[in-house]
Amino acid sequence: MQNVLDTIHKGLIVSCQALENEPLHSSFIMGRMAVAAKEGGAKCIRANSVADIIEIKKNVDLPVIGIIKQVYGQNDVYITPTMTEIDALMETKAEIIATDATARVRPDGKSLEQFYDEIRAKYPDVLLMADVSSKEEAIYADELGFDIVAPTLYGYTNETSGQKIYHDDYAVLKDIVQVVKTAKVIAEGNVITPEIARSVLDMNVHAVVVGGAITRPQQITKRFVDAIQE
Ligand SMILES: CC(=O)N[C@H](C=O)[C@@H](O)[C@H](O)[C@H](O)COP(=O)(O)O
Repeated sequence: MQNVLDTIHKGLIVSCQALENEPLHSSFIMGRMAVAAKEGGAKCIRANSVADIIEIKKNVDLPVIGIIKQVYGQNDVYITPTMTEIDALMETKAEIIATDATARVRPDGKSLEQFYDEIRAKYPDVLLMADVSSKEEAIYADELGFDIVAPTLYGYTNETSGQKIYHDDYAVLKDIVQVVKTAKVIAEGNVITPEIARSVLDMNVHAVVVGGAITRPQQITKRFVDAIQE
């Protein structure tokens, strides 16, 4: 268990994800993305869905942070929201499982503590990553016993909409690093340049996740187009 955390220490984790409405939506393509990430030196892959994780694991021997994005009705919690998704991810043998750990009400009405306890009771040894949106949520996830905390959802809740990790001289990340006592802090979300990745690693984080800036060519293209438009 400790080994995986050692393997990813100070390394680059590449998120290989494309939803149904995205141009690269395809498990085959995500598998090849993972190969490219490994060739480039990535230490771990973050991936969404059972099909993508299985395909990625066929292609690379890197550890995987598994999530299942599942929307239930009008509920805002969509990253591994219930035990149904946890059970499915356990079948894939993903080394780490990430879940929404914001203060928002989950689709099944459970509190984060109930959900956490249920996961630990059923799978005591799984490495759990808390995707949070604030310092307060990071403190709570750490106290509950999550192994990893990341500000993945900073900018994606009503309270933080539009915020990005590099705003205010990385205030949210620096705060989280300061208050989290036991869990490893990973930087995730809007790490869009190598310079930002370098900067966050220098802030005493355990590792850094980069997604769209490597694996979503539509985002990369738009950044170029925006830069050349008069
Ligand atoms: C908010 C949300 O749903 N984030 C998702 C979480 O897995 C992914 O869509 C992101 O790509 C990932 O967090 C990496 O971030 P970025 O692509 O910005 O480097």
